Amino acid sequence: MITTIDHDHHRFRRGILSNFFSKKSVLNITPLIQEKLAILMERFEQASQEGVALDLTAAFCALTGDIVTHYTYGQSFNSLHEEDFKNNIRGGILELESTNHLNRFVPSLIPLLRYMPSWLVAYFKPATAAIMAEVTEYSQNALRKNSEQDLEKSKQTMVQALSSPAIPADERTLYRLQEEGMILLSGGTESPANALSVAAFYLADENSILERLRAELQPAMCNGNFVPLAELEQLPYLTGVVNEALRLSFGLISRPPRIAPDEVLVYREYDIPAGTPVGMSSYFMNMDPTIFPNPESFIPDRWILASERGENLTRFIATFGKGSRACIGMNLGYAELYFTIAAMAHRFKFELHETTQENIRAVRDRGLPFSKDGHWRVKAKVSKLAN
Ligand code: HEM
Repeated sequence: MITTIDHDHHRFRRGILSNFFSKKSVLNITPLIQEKLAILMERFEQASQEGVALDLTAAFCALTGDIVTHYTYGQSFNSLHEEDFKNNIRGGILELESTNHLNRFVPSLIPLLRYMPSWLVAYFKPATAAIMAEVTEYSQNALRKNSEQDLEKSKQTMVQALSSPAIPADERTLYRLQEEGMILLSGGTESPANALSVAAFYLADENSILERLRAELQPAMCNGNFVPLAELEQLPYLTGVVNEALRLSFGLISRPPRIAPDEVLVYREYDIPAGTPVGMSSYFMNMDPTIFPNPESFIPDRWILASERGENLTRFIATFGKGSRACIGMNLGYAELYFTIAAMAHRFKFELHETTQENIRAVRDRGLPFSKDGHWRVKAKVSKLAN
C-alpha cells in the first residue's frame, strides 16, 4: 500500500487492513504479544545466568518480527528461538538499506529484483531472497486456501483478508500479496525495534531513569500479575520513556514524498502549487529545539511537565508520519513499546557492551536512521533484578 500513488487507490488498499490495527484489534492480540514477550524475557534470563552480552537490537527485531509474522500469516517465523535472533526480515531490510540512495533516485531497481532469477538475488542479497521466498510461499498458500473458504473465515489473518474472495480479483494477485507482505513485515519489525533499542540504551546508560521507572512500575507489577495496556498507559513516567524512545528513533528518517493534487499548500510566505511533490524528514520535527529544548537528550520528564501545562506534545512527534498515509501499525507499535519497556525495566538491568550513544545517533539517512558505522545496534549484558 505504501507505494500506491493514487490517493483513492491507496485508501482502498489500506481499508482492507485498517481493522486489524484498530485499538480494539490490538487489545485482542494482547495474548500474542505477551506470549512472544515471555520468550524474550526467558532469553534475557538465560543471558543473565550465562553472563553473556546480547545484541538487544537483534533481540527486539526478533520480538517484533515474530509478532508481525504471526499476525500476518497466523504463524511466527520464530526468530526469538534462533541462537543469535537471526531474522531474515531484518537481514533483508539491512541489505536493501545498503543501496537506499540508489533505490531512491533509480526507483525501478527494486521492482527489477522481482524479475531476477532467485539464484541471482540470493547471490547479491541472500536475506532478501530468503524472506521473499518465505513471503511467496505463505502468499501462495493463502490464495489457494482462500478460494475454498467462506468469507468469514477469510478475515482471520491479514493475508487471508488480502486474499479474500470479497476483494476484486486484480487486487488479490500473488504480486499484491508479496508486496503487502514485505511492507507489513518490514514496517512491523525494524522501526519498533529501533525505538526499543533507544529505550534500552538510556535505561542502561542513566541509572536514575531505570530507578524512576522501576519505582513507578513496582505497585502494579510487584505481584507478577499481568498489567493491562490501559493501566500501563496511565503511568506518566513510563509514557515519558515511550515518547522519548519514539522521538529519538525517528521511524523512517527519509523525506516521504507527498503531493496535494488539487490544493495550493501554504508554508510561511510560500504558496506551493497543487501537484508539487513536497517532503520533510521526521528528524527536523523531532529535534526542533523550540518544541523539545535540549533535543539530543532523553528526558522523559518533558512529557510530564507538558501535560501538567495542558500541552499535547505528541502531536509534534513525526515518528509515525502524519495524515492518511501515516503508519497503519501505530497502535500495535505503542502496545509493543509499553509492554516490552515495562517488562524489561521491572525485571532486568543492562550494562552496555561495546555500545556508546554513537551507535544510536542518527547521522545518515538510509530510509531508517543510520549511525556513522551503519545500522543501529545496542549490545548489553543483562542481569536479573530482585523484585
Ligand atoms: C514504533 C513503531 C513504528 C514506527 C515508528 C513506524 C513508522 C512508520 C512510518 C514513519 C511510516 C510511513 C509514514 C508515512 O509515509 O508518512 C509507516 C508506515 C507503515 N507502517 Fe509503521 N511504524 C511502526 C510500527 C509498525 C507496525 C507494528 C506495523 C505492523 C505491520 C507497521 C506497518 C506499517 C505499514 C503497513 C505502513 C504503510 C502505511 C500506508 O502506506 O498507508 N508499522 N510506519
